[in-house]
Amino acid sequence: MIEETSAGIVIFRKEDSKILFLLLHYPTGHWDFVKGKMEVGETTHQTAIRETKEETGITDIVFVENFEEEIEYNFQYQGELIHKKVVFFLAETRTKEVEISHEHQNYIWMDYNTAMEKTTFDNAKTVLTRAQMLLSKAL
Ligand SMILES: Nc1ncnc2c1ncn2[C@@H]1O[C@H](COP(=O)(O)OP(=O)(O)OP(=O)(O)OP(=O)(O)OC[C@H]2O[C@@H](n3cnc4c(N)ncnc43)[C@H](O)[C@@H]2O)[C@@H](O)[C@H]1O
Repeated sequence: MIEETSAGIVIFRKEDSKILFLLLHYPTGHWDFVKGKMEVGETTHQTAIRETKEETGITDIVFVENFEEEIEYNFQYQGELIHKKVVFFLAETRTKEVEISHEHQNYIWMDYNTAMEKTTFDNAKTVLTRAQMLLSKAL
């Protein structure tokens, strides 16, 4: 089994009194947060910032302290079984227009309830719920 680690960010922005979360449509069909594989020598924060810039063009991110959630899953890629860990942070942006890269098919900003329906995998829904709980205490 091949071990992989990715890092990403649950990105949100405020619109009027609402918090909107950013989801990307991955080419394999799922809707998920911004993330990508770690490169040699990077910290998880550095990977998350780099992938956010590459995949969305967003650079004005402000991290929310005390949020770091890890999920794990297995999948097949080119005949190999991959065990992947993904670390997610939480951060705010003021950017509304997203410039998605060739690695994704679409993006959407959604409030918590609609994002919970749109997010494909249960482990990502758990991350989203933890983000929402922290934000509803902090904001
Ligand atoms: N192992 C590999 N080695 C080298 N290059 C690779 C590679 N895998 C993909 N690539 C290529 O590298 C590029 C992406 O690089 P990155 O952008 O760096 O990678 P990533 O977002 O972390 O993941 P990726 O999009 O690959 O897959 P994901 O885990 O979401 O989704 C992967 C599978 O897991 C499933 N999945 C995703 N999230 C899940 C979750 N939360 N729970 C359970 N299953 C999940 C998906 O349905 C899908 O089947 C792609 O262009 C791709 O062609």
